[in-house]
Amino acid sequence: MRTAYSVETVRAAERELMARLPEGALMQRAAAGLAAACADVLGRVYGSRVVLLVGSGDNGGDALYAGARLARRGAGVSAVLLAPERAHGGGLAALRRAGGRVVGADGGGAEAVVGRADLVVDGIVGIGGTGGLRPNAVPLADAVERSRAVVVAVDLPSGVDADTGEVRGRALRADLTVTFGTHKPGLLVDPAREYAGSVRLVDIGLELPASAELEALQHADVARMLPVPAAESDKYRRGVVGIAAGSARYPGAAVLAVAGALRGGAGAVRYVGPAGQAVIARFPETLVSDGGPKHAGRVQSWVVGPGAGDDAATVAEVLAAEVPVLIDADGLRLAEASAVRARRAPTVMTPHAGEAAALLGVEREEVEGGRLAAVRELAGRYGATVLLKGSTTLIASAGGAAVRVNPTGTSWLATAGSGDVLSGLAGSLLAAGLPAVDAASAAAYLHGLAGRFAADGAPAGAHDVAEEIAGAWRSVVRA
Ligand SMILES: NC(=O)C1=CN([C@@H]2O[C@H](COP(=O)(O)OP(=O)(O)OC[C@H]3O[C@@H](n4cnc5c(N)ncnc54)[C@H](OP(=O)(O)O)[C@@H]3O)[C@@H](O)[C@H]2O)[C@@H](O)CC1
Ligand SMILES: Nc1ncnc2c1ncn2[C@@H]1O[C@H](COP(=O)(O)OP(=O)(O)O)[C@@H](O)[C@H]1O
Ligand SMILES: [K+]
Repeated sequence: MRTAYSVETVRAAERELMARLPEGALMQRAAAGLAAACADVLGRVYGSRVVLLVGSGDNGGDALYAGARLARRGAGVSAVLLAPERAHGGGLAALRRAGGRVVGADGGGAEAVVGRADLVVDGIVGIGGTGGLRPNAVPLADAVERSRAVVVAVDLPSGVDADTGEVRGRALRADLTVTFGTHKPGLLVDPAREYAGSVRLVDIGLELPASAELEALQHADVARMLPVPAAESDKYRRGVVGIAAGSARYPGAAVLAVAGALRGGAGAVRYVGPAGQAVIARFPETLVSDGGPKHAGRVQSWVVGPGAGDDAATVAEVLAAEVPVLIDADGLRLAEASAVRARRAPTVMTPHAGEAAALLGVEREEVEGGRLAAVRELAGRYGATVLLKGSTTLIASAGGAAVRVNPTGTSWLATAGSGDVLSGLAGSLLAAGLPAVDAASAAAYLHGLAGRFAADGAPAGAHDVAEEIAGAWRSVVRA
């Protein structure tokens, strides 16, 4: 499991560690890791041209000490000071001793130096930051974007919010972010994540509490969650998932949700709704009935909503069932909030940003700009596990535990019907007995991998994604 911690927690751990170490030791650890990453990026340090963008705090200090190390190895290092009178004194002295030079931020000289750089080190601001880049950094950011230099961000790309992943204003785009002690939530959540490039974590010895702000599952975590039929299993003991989806207008949503459910570990899939013929034609193993959820026979979980049109009665009937329920798509619009909150069995809701915005009564942009706040708010309001889909998929539970962030997604999944496959898959894992948050996050993990396998660099349809779930499952359990 990878984890990310808030700035407040990082600061507390830093204070605790600093009290036990000689002054400046932590910054030296950070700078050593940063310099090593820069050297890797450069390949050949000697003779390279490195520009440090240095702000007013310790983030700039890290950049200056790392710059000094690179200068000692023969790089030509220039530091652009954005707040000259507040730049880190020790770092500046070290850089000067190593033969580095200082360039003023104003007057165009700095932009020219950036234009000739092989490597730009962004030490403008780190976890002490608020808001986007300040006006005096904007011309430099423009120069960085025009240049061919590789950009390495110190701790965080400057201008992004460490705790939320929000980007309010301009931020610097990095190819690599070298972060210290722990990932920060903003490095894992869009839109900030996109600014970070790849992320390298440097261990500086911070001791962090057990509960993190964010968790990202890895193969081994998912492998432990996935159900395996025991010797004594039969199709009922493995769990039966009911799919109440599709309509005369959207029969395909039912087919795709069933396609996901058949690959999710339940022993049987029941389908109720008007798309029975389409479902059975594609998947003859489905148990199809047309009498509504109550008359479908026993299930261990329900999925309701994909392509459901305006069938509010079916949604209400499913919500009254005392088994785990996953609500997706039209079901999210049709579900009575009070009926969701009144449920005693687990509920999973799987909105995309537009659906989440409608539930929260805000604009879609607000959800996309502040995903963490949105997913937490929805989970709290509905007393449900909420999986917010999109460029970063997040899973929050009502109790306020760590939010899970899915690391496997790919933008190739942005194709009609792939959400239906996900809801079937997650519902099937619920029927197999996984706790709601595990069912949702393991489903997102497998779905993301399946999307990657299905696309493999070229467009794929939702049915291709469903077909790759088995391959994704195998790759996870065999890793
Ligand atoms: N924690 C750790 O374990 C370790 C931390 N280390 C390093 O220290 C870094 C944190 O250093 P820090 O606390 O000095 O803050 P930092 O980010 O440099 O900001 C400084 C000042 O910038 C300003 N400012 C605010 N917003 C801004 C903006 N948008 N654009 C421009 N300026 C802005 C604001 O001052 P203001 O101008 O508002 O008075 C703020 O106080 C951390 O990220 C890591 O690199 C490692 O060395 C070792 C281990
Ligand atoms: N830009 C993106 N990057 C990664 N995944 C994405 C992106 N856009 C959409 N997805 C994923 O694709 C799926 C689309 O689901 P959804 O929006 O419900 O579409 P549909 O209703 O057509 O099935 C979700 O799993 C979502 O997380
Ligand atoms: K930075």
